[in-house]
Amino acid sequence: MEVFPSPLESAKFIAEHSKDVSVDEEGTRRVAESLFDKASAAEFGLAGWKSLHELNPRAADKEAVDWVFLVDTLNFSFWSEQEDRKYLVKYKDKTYSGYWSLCAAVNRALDDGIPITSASYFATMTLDQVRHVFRSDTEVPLPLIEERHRVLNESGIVLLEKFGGSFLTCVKMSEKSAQKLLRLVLENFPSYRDEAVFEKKKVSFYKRAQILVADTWSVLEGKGDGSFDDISSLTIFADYRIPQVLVHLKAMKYSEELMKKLREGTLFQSGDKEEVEIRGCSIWCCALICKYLQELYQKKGQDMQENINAVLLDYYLWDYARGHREEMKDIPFHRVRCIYY
Ligand SMILES: Nc1nc2c(c(CN[C@H]3C=C[C@H](O)[C@@H]3O)cn2[C@@H]2O[C@H](COP(=O)(O)O)[C@@H](O)[C@H]2O)c(=O)[nH]1
Repeated sequence: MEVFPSPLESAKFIAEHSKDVSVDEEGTRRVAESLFDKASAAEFGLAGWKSLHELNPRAADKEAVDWVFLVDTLNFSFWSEQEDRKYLVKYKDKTYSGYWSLCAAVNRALDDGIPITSASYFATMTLDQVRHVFRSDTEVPLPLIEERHRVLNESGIVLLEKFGGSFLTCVKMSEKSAQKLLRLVLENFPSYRDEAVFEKKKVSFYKRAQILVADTWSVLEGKGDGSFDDISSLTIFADYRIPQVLVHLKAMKYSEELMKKLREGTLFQSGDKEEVEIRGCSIWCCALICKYLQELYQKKGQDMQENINAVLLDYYLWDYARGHREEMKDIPFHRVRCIYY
C-alpha cells in the first residue's frame, strides 16, 4: 500500500501553506483555558462514550466491537441540502438526525432480528436490503445509499476472508497499538483511505480509520484488547462539524472569500483546495489546543497525559457542536458528498 504522511504531519504542512483558512494562536490558547476545568471532569473522559450516548453499546464484547465497525464503516455524509428536509429515524419514541440516525437505524434492525452487524450478513446484503435497514421516517433518504451498499459488501468480504468475520480479530492482531490497528484498517479496507494531494504533496486525514480505532478504544473502555498505549498518537477526526465549532470558538478563521462560498452552500469535491485546508487546519488547531491544555496542567503540577488527548478533545467538541446548533447556525459547514466523513 502507498505510504502517505501521517494526518498530523499532513495537518502541519497544510496549516503552514493554507491560504483561506488560518489557525488563530490566541484563539487556541483561549479555548484551551476555557476547557481547563472541564478536562478533568468525568464526562470529558472515556466513560462519556457510553454514559452520554444511549445508542452506543453498553457491552465491551465481540458484538459491541462489530457494532462499532459497522457504524464507522458507514459513518459519513449525513448533512442535508435543506435544514428542514432531512433523513430522520424514529427509534424507541425518539427521532434521531445526522450521525445518530445511522445508529438508530442499526439498533432498529438488530431489534427486528436483522443481523446487520454480522459480516456474513452485510457482505452479501442487496441494495434493497440496505434501503430497507436504513429507511427514513421522512421523504428524504439517507444520502449515498449506493456507496453505502458497496462499502458494506466490500468490508464484509474482507472481514470474512482475512479476519474470521469479526473486527475483534483485527483488534487482537494490533497487539494493543492504535497505530498498528490504524495501519491494519488502511491496508485491508480501501474505503477508509481518506487521502488527498495538496501543493503537490500527498496528505492524509484518515477520519473514519482513526475514529474506528478511537471508538474501539471507547467501546472496550480502554481495557484488555482495547488498552492502546499509544491512543494519544491519534488526531481529531476531520469531519464537517469540528471545523464549524473551531470557527465558532474563534480558534480557526476563514477568509472572506471562503466564508462567502460556504454561506452560498457551494458543493466542494473531495480533495478541493478549500476542503483540504479546512480539514488540515482543523487537525492542526486541535493538536495545538491539546498541547496548550497539557501545558496548563503541567503548570499546576498535574500530569494529565492520560486524560487529555485528541480523541477526548474531539468527542467533547463534537458533542458541543451537537448541543449548540442554534448558536452556531451562522457558521456554515463545508459541503462535500463523499464516503470519507
Ligand atoms: N469529529 C467527529 N466527527 C464525528 C463524530 C461522530 C460520532 N461519533 C461519536 C459521537 C458519539 C460517540 O462518542 C461516537 O464515538 C460522527 N462524526 C461525523 O460528524 C458528521 C455528522 O454530524 P451530524 O450531521 O451533526 O450528525 C459526519 O461527518 C460524521 O462522520 C465524532 O465523534 N467526532
